[in-house]
Amino acid sequence: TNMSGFMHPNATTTPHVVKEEAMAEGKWVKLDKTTYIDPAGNTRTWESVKRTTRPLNTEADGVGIIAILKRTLHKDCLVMVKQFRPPMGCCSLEFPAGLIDQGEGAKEAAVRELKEETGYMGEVVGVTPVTCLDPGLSNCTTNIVTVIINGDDGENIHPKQQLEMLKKEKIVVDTKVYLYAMGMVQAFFKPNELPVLKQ
Ligand SMILES: Nc1nc(=O)[nH]c2c1ncn2[C@H]1C[C@H](O)[C@@H](COP(=O)(O)OP(=O)(O)O)O1
Repeated sequence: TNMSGFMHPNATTTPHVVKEEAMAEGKWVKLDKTTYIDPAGNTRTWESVKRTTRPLNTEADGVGIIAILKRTLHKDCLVMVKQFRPPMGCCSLEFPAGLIDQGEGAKEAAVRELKEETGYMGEVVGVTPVTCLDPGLSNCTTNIVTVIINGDDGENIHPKQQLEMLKKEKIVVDTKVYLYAMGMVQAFFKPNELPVLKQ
């Protein structure tokens, strides 16, 4: 900034949000117009989607669950869910996930959502820091919680999910699932190389 208070457009500054104005609000999500200062010092606006449900004093909206099913004489499996997702207009293949309820922690939410969505009872073995999901669109955040399922345990022999069963149809794979799979392929087949994507 010079003496008259004018900031050169190329000057670097710490980018920050100035204000948020509600453009539209529903029960579950809202659309804000976010006014911010960009790294060059210019005042700009951004259309930001936010959930209305984030619990007070919580940084994450929800949890994603890496659920590892362990059974004697079986290879370990990752448990995933297929469900109809209205915004996509089709089914998705995702890691089990869900919103954190008021007064709940990430670990409790993960155990509850895993039970609801898959019928399995699991034990939490790890929680990531808060991670963002689509930061160019939304402030939506999640903790990824790793859960071990003892598939030999009586309560996990015939798990009963509370999601509806779906017929075979078009399905879109969630980015987190796809990247996890790519990471596993990379670690297994080319642990010392950077990944190169092939069509
Ligand atoms: N964006 C949403 N629009 C809705 O109309 N309803 C929504 C939205 N997000 C969540 N929900 C509702 C639907 C469920 O009944 C509850 C809980 O969702 P949860 O199961 O925790 O999360 P997902 O499994 O990831 O849908 O909220």
